[in-house]
Formats: sequence, structure tokens, C-alpha cells
Amino acid sequence: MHTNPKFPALELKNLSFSWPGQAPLLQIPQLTLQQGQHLFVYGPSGSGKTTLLNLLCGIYPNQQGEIWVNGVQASALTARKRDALRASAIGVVFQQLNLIPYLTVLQNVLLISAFGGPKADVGQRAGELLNRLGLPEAFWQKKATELSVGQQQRVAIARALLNKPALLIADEPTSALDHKHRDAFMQLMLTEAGHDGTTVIFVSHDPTLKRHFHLQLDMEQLAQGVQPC
Ligand SMILES: Nc1ncnc2c1ncn2[C@@H]1O[C@H](COP(=O)(O)OP(=O)(O)OP(=O)(O)O)[C@@H](O)[C@H]1O
Repeated sequence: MHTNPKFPALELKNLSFSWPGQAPLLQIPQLTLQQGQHLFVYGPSGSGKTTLLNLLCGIYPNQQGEIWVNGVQASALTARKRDALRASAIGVVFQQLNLIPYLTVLQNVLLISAFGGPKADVGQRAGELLNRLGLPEAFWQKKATELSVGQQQRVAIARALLNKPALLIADEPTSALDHKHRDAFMQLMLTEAGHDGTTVIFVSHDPTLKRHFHLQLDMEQLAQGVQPC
């Protein structure tokens, strides 16, 4: 795994972000997430959750303050190096899932290994992950579009965890599910992340999901520098 046990999985220091011509959207004095911790972040629509996650995973360049991932100051890296860090140390599951429709289930999961992570036994790990997530071999050659939304979400989780990332970042991947499937999905995702000690930060506007997490904060608490505990 790409974790370094000496460092927190995620650390933010005086982070601030504004969209052009707008008041600051995010101002986070300090946030520290230790390795293996699972944090739920609640915020209403428009409070900046997606913007925050895009900053954390290096898709948006940082404007002010510092973002540390697994002991590396991500906010000091070039865009190319942030991409490399994301590929090796961060798994991402967004609302849109971003599966490639014309690729099979297995190809979608394995795609991520082309960008980073250990190459050995990657096929075996993909199979193990898919099996544990309730997608046995009969599904592996199906196109992503032939699956239900719930099945596609499990493929997206397998892809995000393939490289055993230090940090899993999830942006409401459950929004299309009913309550029963949502709960089952949350359990699966967190159990799988727990297998490898992956740290999780999960954002949602649905406060009922917080019961799945041992740590919870809302966007206002983040802005006040409240630490997860
Ligand atoms: N590319 C952009 N350019 C300018 N403003 C943006 C951009 N993306 C988001 N915003 C603004 O930033 C604010 C926060 O948006 P963001 O998507 O981060 O919120 P959110 O909490 O994830 O909302 P939701 O729960 O609805 O997904 C909104 O006011 C939005 O209009």
C-alpha cells in the first residue's frame, strides 16, 4: 500500500478557495485525518463539498494554504505530479461514477492500474475485489452499461480501491439508490476500505448517511477548524 504510517492520511492547513468574482467558498484552518479513519462530511447543496473534494484530489489547483496527502505536500506539486499522486495514493468515486460504457466490468476496474499502483497480481486483486463486492465472474465480461446503477457503483468502488490507495474520496455515489441498497452499498464500501486500512472522506447532503461513520463533521465545523473526534 502507498501509506506512510508516520504521517496522517490527510492534512489541511489554512486552506482557502474562491471562485472568480465570488466571496471565499472554503476556509478551513486545520483538518487532520489519521490513517484508517472514516470521515463523513455533511453540507447542504452549494456549500462547497464537491469543490473541496476536487481540491483534495488535485483536480483543481490549490489557491491558498496547504494540502498534505500521506506525507506529501500535494498543494506544492505541478498538475502532472498531482495527477501522479492521485493515481498512486487516492481513490475517487464521484456522483457520475465515470465508468467507460464500451469497456467491460473487468476492463473498467483494471484501467486504473495503467496510471499507478503495483502491477503484480493486479488481475487477481481485481477479481477478488469484484467477488467481495458481489460481482462474481459472470459479470466481468459484461459492458458497464449492461449493469444496474447499484452494480455500476460497486464497479466504481472496485476501481477506486484497486491500487490500495491511502485515501478514498467519495462524493455522494449513493444518490441514485433507494434506502435499502444505499445502506448495503455504504457497508460494502467501508468494509472494503477497511480491509487495507484505507482512509475515507465521504461527502453528502444526506445527513442520514452519517450513522455509517465513526467520525462526522459538517461544512460549518470544517470552517471553524473543528477536528474529527
Ligand atoms: N466551475 C465553477 N465555476 C464557478 N462557480 C462554481 C463552479 N463550480 C461550483 N461553483 C460554485 O461553488 C459553490 C459550491 O458548489 P459545489 O458543487 O462545490 O457545492 P456542493 O456542496 O457539492 O453542492 P451539491 O450538494 O449540490 O453537489 C456553488 O455556489 C457553485 O455555484
